[in-house]
Amino acid sequence: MNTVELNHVSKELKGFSLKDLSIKVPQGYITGFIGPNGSGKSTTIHMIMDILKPDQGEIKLFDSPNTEAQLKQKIGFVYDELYMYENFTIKKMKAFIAPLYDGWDDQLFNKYLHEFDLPFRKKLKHFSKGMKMKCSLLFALAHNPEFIIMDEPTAGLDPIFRRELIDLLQELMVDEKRTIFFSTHTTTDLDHIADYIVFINKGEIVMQKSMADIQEYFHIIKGRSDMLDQDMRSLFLGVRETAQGFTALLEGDSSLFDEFKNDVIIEKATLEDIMYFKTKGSN
Ligand SMILES: Nc1ncnc2c1ncn2[C@@H]1O[C@H](COP(=O)(O)OP(=O)(O)OP(=O)(O)O)[C@@H](O)[C@H]1O
Repeated sequence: MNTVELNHVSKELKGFSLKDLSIKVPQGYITGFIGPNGSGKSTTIHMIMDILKPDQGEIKLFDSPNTEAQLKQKIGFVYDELYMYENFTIKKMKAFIAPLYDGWDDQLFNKYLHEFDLPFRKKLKHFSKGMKMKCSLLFALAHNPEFIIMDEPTAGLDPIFRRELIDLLQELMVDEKRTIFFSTHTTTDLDHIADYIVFINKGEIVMQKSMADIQEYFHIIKGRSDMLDQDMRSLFLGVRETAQGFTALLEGDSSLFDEFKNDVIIEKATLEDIMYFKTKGSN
């Protein structure tokens, strides 16, 4: 079962378009949504949340059209910016938001309020960027959502809280029905916790795979420039050459390079390597 499904979704904006996006976010797993600046991550998330309408295609949440208002009960949504009244305090916001959710859990709210070290009676306009992000998380999590969708949740967070957040997301997954989908620039956030990756560039899906497949099939090959003939070059998804030699991304079986094993270095590719070569270092 998929918690989210986008089928052939397109959207035309001024000077930018999302083209024929088909995305599946499987239930019970963490899916990371990656891509360079301006590739369309926020726009896609806004369409999933029905803040923006697609021009074409369909979007389903829990197997229903994403336009059904009742679905919001099951979703915790974290924006990259806090769309809340700057003059409100957390106390006032709680009075406003809690009654909207059947699953609101005061105990859970107080637990995260304490864990995130947030002031209950301070106006939001005096919050730092990281505090605003934590506040957004607090309200997203306090109604025990089945689906957590976040746009850049680690942006503006210090490395300590960032790590705590990643741990928290992992803890939330003990509920087997729960699904998490989040965008990030920081691919290291995903290395340990993501089960699936969706990679978007210039409004198009470039890759959609499980982390297990990515770890098994993507390699970085490093060698001397004189080895890099046309045949070898054609095997790579991207190549970067420097005075020291070449570094290239290979998708597929690295045993192809067994005959060169004394002359090349073969390493597992990181998500950052894949993103780099599939955008900048394209062959
Ligand atoms: N409402 C809008 N009207 C016109 N253009 C828009 C609108 N919203 C976004 N865009 C454009 O769509 C493109 C994709 O933006 P989007 O914010 O979705 O990318 P992103 O992948 O989330 O980027 P970042 O990682 O920098 O946050 C950008 O060129 C942006 O200027």
